[in-house]
Amino acid sequence: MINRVILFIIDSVGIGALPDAEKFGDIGANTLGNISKNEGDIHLPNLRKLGLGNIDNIEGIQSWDHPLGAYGKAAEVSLGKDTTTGHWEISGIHLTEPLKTYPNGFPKEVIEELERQIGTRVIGNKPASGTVIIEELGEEHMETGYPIVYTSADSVLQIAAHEEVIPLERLYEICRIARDIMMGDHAVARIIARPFVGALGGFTRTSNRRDFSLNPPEETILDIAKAQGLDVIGIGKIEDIFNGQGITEAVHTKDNMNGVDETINYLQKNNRGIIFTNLVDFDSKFGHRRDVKGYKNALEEMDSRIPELMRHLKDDDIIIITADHGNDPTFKGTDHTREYIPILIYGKSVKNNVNIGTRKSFADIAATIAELLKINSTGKGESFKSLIV
Ligand SMILES: O=P(O)(O)O[C@H]1O[C@H](CO)[C@@H](O)[C@H]1O
Ligand SMILES: [Mn+2]
Ligand SMILES: [Mn+2]
Repeated sequence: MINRVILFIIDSVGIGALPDAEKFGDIGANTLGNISKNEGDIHLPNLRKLGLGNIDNIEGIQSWDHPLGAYGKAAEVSLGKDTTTGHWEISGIHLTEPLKTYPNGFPKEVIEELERQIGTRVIGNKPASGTVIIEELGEEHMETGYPIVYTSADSVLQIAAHEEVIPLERLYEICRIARDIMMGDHAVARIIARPFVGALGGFTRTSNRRDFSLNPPEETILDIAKAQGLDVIGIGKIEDIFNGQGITEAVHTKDNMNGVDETINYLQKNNRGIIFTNLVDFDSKFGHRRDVKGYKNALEEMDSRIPELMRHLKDDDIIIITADHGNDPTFKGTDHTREYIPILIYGKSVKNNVNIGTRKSFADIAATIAELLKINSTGKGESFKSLIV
């Protein structure tokens, strides 16, 4: 009997382009493989012990002789490569319609309605890197007080403002207004408040970022677990990604190491169900910034905490370490990349050295969790439980 599943997302750690990567402009992307190619061996002994290097056709990571865990990889069915789509699919949803994106900026009627409701103009309105656009438009923003609106390849409308020009509460209010406008035909996955501080030439974003998300369109494994009276604990940005749906308790974190600390904290408590952690720094601090060295160091830093996580697992716990999409820091542009995700499974009851192969959907994870916790599945994905326990 399994008491808890720890679903541990290393945000953006893809392991190679998916067969349909061409549709996304991502042929040749390989987050882990290309970091290793560029930077030399990544020192990940603990993930390797679990079987990371034994995954079919993985590049840049050496195999381990007799891994302690089960291992494999999964393709994404949903037509997207963003965090929301990835996490929703892991939780048992297939999005048949991609979430709305705006590669040429938002339509005039949307911007005009936003300007009307907030009572000022907005500037920007194009896809951009968040750190670049505040350098580009920060001065104009400081002089005029106009919020900076931008997007990316993801389904997002982001609003950047200096904390001393637009107070945080007002920025959040503006985001709520944008959220109301961006429903229906323009239902982007997230409206994101992007506050920053500092002076011209040295602007920095603060941790007061806030996401205003859509509800998942269908029931997820989190909803099903919650309805059965189980605990569903969201650590990091999980609560935002699901707009609180199916979550019984949540804690936000300030960085990767804090995310590991909180996971260990909840492992020591008396709970039953799902502990769902997202470590976002890989994506936001290194992947989008195309910082290859930083990405490698962050991976090694996290790997060094794996033994501690393993030590805190109880006999009836299972940890699933995986990702939500790629974000190859060696690749063109600054966006996510359409990739396979790695899957590593470990626990006292998990068989050693089992290859679960290449799964057709991230939702196989949700189906497996359902079977492990003996709850209904969402009907999407195929369980690999019988292979691993
Ligand atoms: O460049 P920044 O603002 O960090 O944006 C990144 O963060 C957003 C949310 O994950 C995505 O749109 C991505 O492009
Ligand atoms: Mn992500
Ligand atoms: Mn991202």
